[in-house]
Amino acid sequence: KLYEDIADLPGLHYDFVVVGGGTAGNVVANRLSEDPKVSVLVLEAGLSNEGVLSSQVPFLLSELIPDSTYSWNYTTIDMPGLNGRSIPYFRAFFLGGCSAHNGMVYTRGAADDFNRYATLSGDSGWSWNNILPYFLKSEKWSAPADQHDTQGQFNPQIHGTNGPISVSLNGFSWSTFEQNIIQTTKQLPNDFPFNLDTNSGSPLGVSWLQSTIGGGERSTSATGYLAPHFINRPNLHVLLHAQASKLVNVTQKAGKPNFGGVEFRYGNSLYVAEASKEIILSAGPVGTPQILMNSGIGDRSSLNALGISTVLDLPSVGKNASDHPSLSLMQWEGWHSGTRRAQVPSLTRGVGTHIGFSRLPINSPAFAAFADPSPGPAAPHLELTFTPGGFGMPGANLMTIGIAVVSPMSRGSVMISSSDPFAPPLIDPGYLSSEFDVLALRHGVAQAQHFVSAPVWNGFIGAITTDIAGLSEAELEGLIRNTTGASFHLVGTAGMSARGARYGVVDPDLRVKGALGLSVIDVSVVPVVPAAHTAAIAYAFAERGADLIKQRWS
Ligand SMILES: Cc1cc2nc3c(=O)[nH]c(=O)nc-3n(C[C@H](O)[C@H](O)[C@H](O)COP(=O)(O)OP(=O)(O)OC[C@H]3O[C@@H](n4cnc5c(N)ncnc54)[C@H](O)[C@@H]3O)c2cc1C
Repeated sequence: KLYEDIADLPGLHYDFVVVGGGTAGNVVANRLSEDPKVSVLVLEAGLSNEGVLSSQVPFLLSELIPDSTYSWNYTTIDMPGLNGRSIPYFRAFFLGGCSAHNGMVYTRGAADDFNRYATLSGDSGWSWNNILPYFLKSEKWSAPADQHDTQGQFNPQIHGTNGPISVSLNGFSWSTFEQNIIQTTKQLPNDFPFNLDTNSGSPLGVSWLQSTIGGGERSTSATGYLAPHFINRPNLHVLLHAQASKLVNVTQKAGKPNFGGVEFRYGNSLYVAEASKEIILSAGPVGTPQILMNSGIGDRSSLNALGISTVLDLPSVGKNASDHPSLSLMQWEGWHSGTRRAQVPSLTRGVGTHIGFSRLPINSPAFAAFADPSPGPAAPHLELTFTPGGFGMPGANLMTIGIAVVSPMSRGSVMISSSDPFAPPLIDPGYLSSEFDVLALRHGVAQAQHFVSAPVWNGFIGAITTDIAGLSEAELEGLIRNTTGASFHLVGTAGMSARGARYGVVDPDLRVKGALGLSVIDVSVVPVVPAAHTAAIAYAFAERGADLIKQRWS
């Protein structure tokens, strides 16, 4: 049951307490409460998702994301890699978490990403072959809203049909634009080959975009995993407006701290929710490390400096953050014929119709200075997204090729600045702190120009909106550093490593190293950012994480 008022909550003692009703947290709550003998409480700091039209209607995305009502309203620290700029860093503040306000792009990443996770964690359960069933378990492949013929636009064999999260191809047609993209894969097949399905584990090439949309509506962890028949389970309680501050009720068991309670703020009062079996932190890559550090779990010297006594010395908490730097610089004036524009419904949400992934060439200057950060030869360095409009600006008379480095070398962090558990954390995605990522973006700029050099674009697009042709190398680098923005795909701040490793925050079973009664299940455990937008991986990791919890308590 969903509770808005704590006075209605029947009690504060549960088997499991999940902190954060976001993308991953609701999966965990759903799967654990499948057993009617088990009681589960979800503490969500934010608001209800009920009736939030801008979240339900995909087209309203550009209104939703900047809406301060549904956001934690964070900004990053000043980042040297972005010439000292601080930028907004969106995190959702309502049930469903970022799945309820993200760009809905559905991508899983490269098989090599997951095989690297298996190697780093020493657990083959995280390999591509073993994690794929969890992607399928969370997914319900759905017909697009316009019911168009989707043959040749995806591979039905690699999609789930019974999961809570709807995934579909675009439900609107930008027919001429779409034909041009596909025609480019024919005119420049070596550089931009067509890939039937970007989610096969082999994402290289240009594919039709898939989104977490069903029947024209956004599908989220709240609409899917907390659908009425789940949220009405008597053993599942979800409390809104409940912001966790820290872990309490710490006892010693077998020489290890055992965590038994979560302190949270509701209104102006503090409460404690008790978990007899486990606490699961699912507060996302910003919230989770913050709660850990508030609780004295982190780097001893940093905690000491803030006057927080150390319960567990885990120096990796909040460190090793990785994210995709993103550039929306490459825009061209729209096509000349006004009649063509009038033919197509202006229903794109400004995210695009196709997605492409590519590698840097072997002779790239990036490899002269840096070892290849990608997880393997079939994994991309760059993502290109193709949008008939401005990125995030539906209806604009532009064409945009968005560029992101999906195998970044830069690393950042999420740290606390105060012993006040409610003070905003210091978010540093570390964008462009490594020159590798600048070199990769430069190559992306060249690739975008090459894409529109295919003959099919002749007469279709006009001038580029930012004339980069006359820029020196230094000027282009300056422009990149001045315009790069966030993808919001932060991971790694409570990273998974092998059992016994001297770094990392959680073991391969997602339990916090050296602790009892405490797990982390959200994207903060993903050790390195995958070559993908990260919601699908949040679902898949949470599905397996829930299975691991069930196994140890069965
Ligand atoms: C603007 C934006 C666009 C994006 N676009 C895409 C996209 O198109 N495709 C894609 O795949 N990915 C996208 N992502 C990334 C993706 O959505 C996230 O990586 C993923 O949803 C994170 O899941 P999570 O469960 O780790 O965290 P979240 O979904 O953020 O869940 C964390 C939850 O915990 C709650 N919480 C935090 N702190 C506390 C606390 N102290 N107490 C109680 N509750 C707390 C939060 O309110 C939130 O509900 C985007 C992200 C953003 C922000």
